[in-house]
Amino acid sequence: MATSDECCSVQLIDGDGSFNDTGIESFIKEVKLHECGLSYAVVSIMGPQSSGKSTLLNNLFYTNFREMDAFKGRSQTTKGIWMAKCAGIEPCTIVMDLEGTDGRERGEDDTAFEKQSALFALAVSDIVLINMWCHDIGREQAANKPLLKTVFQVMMRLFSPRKTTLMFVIRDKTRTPLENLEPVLREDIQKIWDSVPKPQAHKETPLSEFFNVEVVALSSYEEKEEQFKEQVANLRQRFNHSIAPGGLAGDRRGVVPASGFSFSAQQIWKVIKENKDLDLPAHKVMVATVRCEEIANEKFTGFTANENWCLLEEAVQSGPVAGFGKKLNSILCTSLSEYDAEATYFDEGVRSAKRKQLEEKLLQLVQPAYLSMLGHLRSGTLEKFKEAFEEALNGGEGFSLAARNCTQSYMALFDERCTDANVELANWDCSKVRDKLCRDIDTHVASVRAAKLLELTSSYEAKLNEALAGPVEAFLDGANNETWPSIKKLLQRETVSAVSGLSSALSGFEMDAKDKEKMLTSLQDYARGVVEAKAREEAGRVLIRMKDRFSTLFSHDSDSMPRVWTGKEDIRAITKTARSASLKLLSVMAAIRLDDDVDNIENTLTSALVDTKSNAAVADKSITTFDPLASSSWEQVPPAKTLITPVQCKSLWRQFRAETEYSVTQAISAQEASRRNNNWMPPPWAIVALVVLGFNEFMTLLRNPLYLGVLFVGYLTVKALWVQLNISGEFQHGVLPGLLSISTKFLPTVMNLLTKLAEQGQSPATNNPQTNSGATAFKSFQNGSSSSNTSSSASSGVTASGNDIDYSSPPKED
Ligand SMILES: Nc1nc2c(ncn2[C@@H]2O[C@H](COP(=O)(O)OP(=O)(O)OP(=O)(O)O)[C@@H](O)[C@H]2O)c(=O)[nH]1
Repeated sequence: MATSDECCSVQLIDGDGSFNDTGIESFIKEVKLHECGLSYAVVSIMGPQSSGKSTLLNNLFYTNFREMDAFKGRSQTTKGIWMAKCAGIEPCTIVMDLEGTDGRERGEDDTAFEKQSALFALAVSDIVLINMWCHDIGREQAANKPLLKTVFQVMMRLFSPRKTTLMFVIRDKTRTPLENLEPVLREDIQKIWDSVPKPQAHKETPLSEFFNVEVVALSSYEEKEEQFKEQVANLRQRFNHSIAPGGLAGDRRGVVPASGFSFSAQQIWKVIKENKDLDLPAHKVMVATVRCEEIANEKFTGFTANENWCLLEEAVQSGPVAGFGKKLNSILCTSLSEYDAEATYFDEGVRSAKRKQLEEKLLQLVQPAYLSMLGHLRSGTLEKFKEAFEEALNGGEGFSLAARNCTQSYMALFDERCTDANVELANWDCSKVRDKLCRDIDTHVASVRAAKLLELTSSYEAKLNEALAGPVEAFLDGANNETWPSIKKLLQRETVSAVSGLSSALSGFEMDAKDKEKMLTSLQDYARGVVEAKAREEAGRVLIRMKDRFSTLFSHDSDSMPRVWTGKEDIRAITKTARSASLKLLSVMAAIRLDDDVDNIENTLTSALVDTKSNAAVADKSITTFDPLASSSWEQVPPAKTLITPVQCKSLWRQFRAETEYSVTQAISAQEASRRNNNWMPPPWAIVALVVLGFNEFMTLLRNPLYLGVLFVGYLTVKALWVQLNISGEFQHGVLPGLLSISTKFLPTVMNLLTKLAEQGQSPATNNPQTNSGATAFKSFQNGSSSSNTSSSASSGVTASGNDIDYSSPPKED
């Protein structure tokens, strides 16, 4: 059995009307009222001072309100409003002990504590006990009359008041049975109700509309304690399960959830103190709003500190989290469920609105984590797509097919992972991130495609370059009538091969026919461009080529052996042939002939540069003729195909001739020298004349051993000179070193010989005229050789200094 020891009480409102908000908070916590939801009841007691209210409550609910000490006389003990929890009554029942009324009518002062506390009790209580002495029933001046009047008056100030149970507790009942007392009491109550001024809306409203009136009578606690306690125990039974349907509590329309009781009571008292009308429905909404908001804030704060959420948030910063959506959804749902559980008894409209706000706040809080998750999924999927795409391409899969397959499978993977990351509660739209991924994949595919196409075309271009550049150079080097047809054939063959190769390589790209055609045409153009560029490059070296060709033909015989000018060669013919070949090269190099167009470049060049008659005519200034090379373009050849213009040809030819002229001159000189060498013996008549006329000198020489020695030395000298000439092959260049060599080798010997001879002959020979004639002969040989050389070089018949050489007249022989 419950006892008053289990009870705790608190002064809710003190005698000055101050609300003890901290006291009530700790009281509610202590009695765990906030956990009760709507399952609680509030009972108040009001009545005259010292009418045994506290005594009744303590006996009825096992509370421990302070009671007056009977031996100290009757004086006020309860100040303000006290609150305690009834012990042993289900559901949780809170009882309020109000300060007793003083038994006097205090006029219409609405600010009086008596009225305020009565209104407060009516606003928050389900059952209001009105304590009254039995002897006051039916009395005109009864002490409870002003109290009832007050109750009914303040009740009118409640908008939509709840239907409260008014239980009249008759104390110190007499022998008069309750059955007789009750009608009298009800009549009194009705009279008071009727006398209370009512607003228009409630003029005709019966008392029963607002109150359930109950009447109980108790024996005197002081005189018949046993009976009193027995009756109280019976009464106590009625307070058990008072809120059940048909129970003692009223309709409980205005009941606020237990967690909002403290705030609600505080606000009601505040309104009452401000002497304002109390709109209970509005108050209920207000309490619901405040409490729901408080609960929502608590849940939000709790969520931010939730360990699971903190771990999840941290994990998603560094990478994707498997089962992200489910995990987050579960944490969110837990918070919302807690909110629902706590806010469930508050006004539904308010509760839902606040729940929505809480949900929005929570989703707003977690959305960045979700976006991070999507970001990871997007970047991860893109990276994996890149790898898979590269692998597929390396595996030989067609480009477009690989791109399509990889895109499909990785977009499906992304969708799957997005579903995993989806927070059911939020059901956020991830289409923007999906679109971004699509765009990223498309961009990557496009860039790889461009790179692959470039790689392909570059490889075919490189192949073409390799296949064309070298052969074209070789063809142009050996320029002849077949050069351009051969180049054309080569170009066609290589182009067809490259185009077909590229075409089949492009099949995997599933290209638009137009684009493919464009690429193939571009490759064809490239091939042609290679040939043209090579031709232009070679045209830039045409002079060297011409000189090479000239040199090859001029300096080599038909067996490609270096030519030795013996004097029997026809230098004119050889020169002409070599120059014709060079001119041929010039004509071949003058224009690109990859099309079937015919031109007359060769004829023009031949007639303008080689043809003897034409040249003679041009040389003859008196005859005015049209120069076919005085033009910057060829007839029938478009400028784009021109490699060397007519004017350039003319200039090149002039330069070519000037630069090859020296070779011809050298050849002629060599030929002259060769001829001279072959005809060194004087004519027979000269020999006969020499013998006849020089017989005496000859004999003198033979008779004198000194002369003979001088002659011998002279012979040796001449012989050495001759040998030297033959070795050098060039008279002008070889004579000086020959002489030096001779003088170095033979002069000491000669001098030694002469010294010995002089010694032997004791110097008669130094004054001998024959000796002088021998020296003269030596000198004359030297001069003769010299003059012979001079005349040989002067008599070549070729003017080396001139650029224009007339090859129509043969070089003059000496
Ligand atoms: N005659 C009579 N006296 C009673 C009864 N119950 C209590 N008393 C006495 O009345 C006196 C006042 O009792 P309380 O319970 O303090 O009365 P109260 O109404 O709470 O007093 P306040 O809080 O000061 O208004 C005490 O001396 C009680 O012994 C009763 O049933 N009959």
